[in-house]
Amino acid sequence: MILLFCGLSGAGKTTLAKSVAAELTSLGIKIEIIDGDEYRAALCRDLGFSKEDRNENIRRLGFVASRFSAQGIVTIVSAINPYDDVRQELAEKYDHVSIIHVDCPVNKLISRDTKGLYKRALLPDGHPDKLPNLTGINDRFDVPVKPGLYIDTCNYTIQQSTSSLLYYIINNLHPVKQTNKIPSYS
Ligand SMILES: Nc1ncnc2c1ncn2[C@@H]1O[C@H](COP(=O)(O)OS(=O)(=O)O)[C@@H](OP(=O)(O)O)[C@H]1O
Ligand SMILES: Nc1ncnc2c1ncn2[C@@H]1O[C@H](COP(=O)(O)OP(=O)(O)O)[C@@H](O)[C@H]1O
Repeated sequence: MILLFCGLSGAGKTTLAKSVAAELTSLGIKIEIIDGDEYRAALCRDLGFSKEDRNENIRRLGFVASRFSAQGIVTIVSAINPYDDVRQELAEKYDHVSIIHVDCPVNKLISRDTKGLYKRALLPDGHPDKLPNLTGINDRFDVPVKPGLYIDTCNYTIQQSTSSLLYYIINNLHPVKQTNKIPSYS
């Protein structure tokens, strides 16, 4: 199963991916997190934040996710994933894809601003430190119309958000397809 997170920077994607991973691991369920920030530092170093580059980023993460998922590993793609077209593309291309909207109003994110990105995006035009293309400020985010799960991280605690995600995963687990029979030597 592939959980395709989408949500603005600071909405809680990484926090929830890690907390649900800890819960699943304690239940003996295998989980892999494919984190946008980490993969941008490794597999996707050539990509920026244009629409084309973001979609290419998501396609690469989706491909890697499909390999883990095919082995029966619950796989979270934790990225902003702002565009509906590429989300739908992956949902059609791979089995058992769920879109999970991790949501928080932008005003709250501006006050959280854990990485200082919002402050930089809100600088006046022409300022040398201004960050262009920050999703939710000066770049588009397509709100998913019918996500598999909606998580409101503004009005619910980390524990409550983790529980709703855990419940969703457990209720949607798929058994791994066995293509080869185990040989019998008796
Ligand atoms: N302009 C701009 N817009 C959005 N994000 C920016 C930008 N510049 C840098 N960052 C940092 O990159 C992280 C987002 O990478 P993603 O791979 O998740 O983005 S995307 O899905 O391809 O849109 C994002 O990580 P998160 O904060 O964890 O979401 C930021 O740390
Ligand atoms: N319900 C919640 N779920 C997730 N994070 C929350 C929640 N409430 C507050 N937070 C805080 O919001 C911040 C989210 O940061 P992070 O997980 O790095 O976001 P993202 O990966 O989406 O950029 C963290 O500081 C976290 O403690």
